[in-house]
Amino acid sequence: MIESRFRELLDHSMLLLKKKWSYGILDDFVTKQLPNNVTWGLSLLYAVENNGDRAMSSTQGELAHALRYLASVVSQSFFAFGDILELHKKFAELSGSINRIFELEELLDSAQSGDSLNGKLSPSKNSELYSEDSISFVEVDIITPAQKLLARQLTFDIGQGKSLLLTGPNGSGKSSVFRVLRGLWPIASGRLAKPLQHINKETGSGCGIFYVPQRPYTCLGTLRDQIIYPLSHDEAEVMALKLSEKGTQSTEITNILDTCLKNILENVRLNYLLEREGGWDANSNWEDTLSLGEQQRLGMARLFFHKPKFAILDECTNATSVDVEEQLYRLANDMGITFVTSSQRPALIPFHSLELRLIDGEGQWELRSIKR
Ligand SMILES: Nc1ncnc2c1ncn2[C@@H]1O[C@H](COP(=O)(O)OP(=O)(O)OP(=O)(O)O)[C@@H](O)[C@H]1O
Repeated sequence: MIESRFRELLDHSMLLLKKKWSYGILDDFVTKQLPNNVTWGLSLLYAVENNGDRAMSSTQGELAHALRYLASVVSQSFFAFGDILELHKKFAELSGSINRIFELEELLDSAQSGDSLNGKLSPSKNSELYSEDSISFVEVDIITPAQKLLARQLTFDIGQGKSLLLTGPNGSGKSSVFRVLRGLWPIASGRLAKPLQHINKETGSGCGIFYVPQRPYTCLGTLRDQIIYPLSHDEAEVMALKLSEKGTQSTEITNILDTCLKNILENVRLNYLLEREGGWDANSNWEDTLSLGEQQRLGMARLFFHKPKFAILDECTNATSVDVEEQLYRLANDMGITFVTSSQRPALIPFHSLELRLIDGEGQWELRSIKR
């Protein structure tokens, strides 16, 4: 069975090679050899028809110029013809890419509608539950796609106001716990309950969980877009209007949004960006313009704008100085955001109520409470 399939594959590859070979010869002939021959042919025809009259009346330079002109016109025409021959290749490549985009769209649609794709991509429905005010893991095994067990029967419960610090050596599985929490990795066993992630665009109320990853990201767009992402400008304006205190006199909604964003930018100590970049509508390649620390502070600004109940902070401030980091955490605390932090910095311990330590990346873990 395997041998016959292998032979089929081999025959197909041979056929493909032969076709490529003959196509290469044809292509070479059309674009390289044929133009020369046609040029000479045309020159000869012209010379024969005019009995060499022009050769009598023109200088050698003029004749060479005319020949060069003819050669370039003919070869350009053949190149154009060669391009037409190439078109089918480009169409084939394009259709392959379009197919992939459609497949991706289908996968995204089914992931959004909660369908299980062969039971692999999304966790089973009874292993992931909704909980409004807490995140809880009940006997969840954290397993990599390569089937390595990182944490066995992980069990903890984070209520509002009880932030958790996740520690452990490099590669012990801290980010992997977040991947499971985020739904990127399926839950092999146990149960996970968490609030919904989505932002209520109509009421403008903040989301349940907001993730700030280890590697900061920027989006295409203005300085304003960097903070309101993933909301559009209009959605952010509605959200800012709802968040602003009642009785606000300002008639300009955009002003409310920009004032709110300016406060946030001051809090993360990035207010100088407004002046330096030329205002909220400044457009730039932010990934190149901003330093890593600035991008991380921008990530925190995004978090403060969305003001979620829970923030998942995966070493997302490790490029900022300790005093800035402490200020960011103090601020998150004051805003009533409960955070689950992965960090190696002892300075962050006082901001948390619980510590979950992944001991060896082989399944062992321990949970302890932190005295504040
Ligand atoms: N997609 C993947 N497929 C297979 N193994 C993976 C995958 N992603 C991570 N791992 C492995 O899982 C283990 C835990 O990785 P993880 O990123 O969770 O570690 P970490 O504790 O966050 O490390 P660090 O402190 O360096 O950020 C590592 O050994 C890593 O190589």
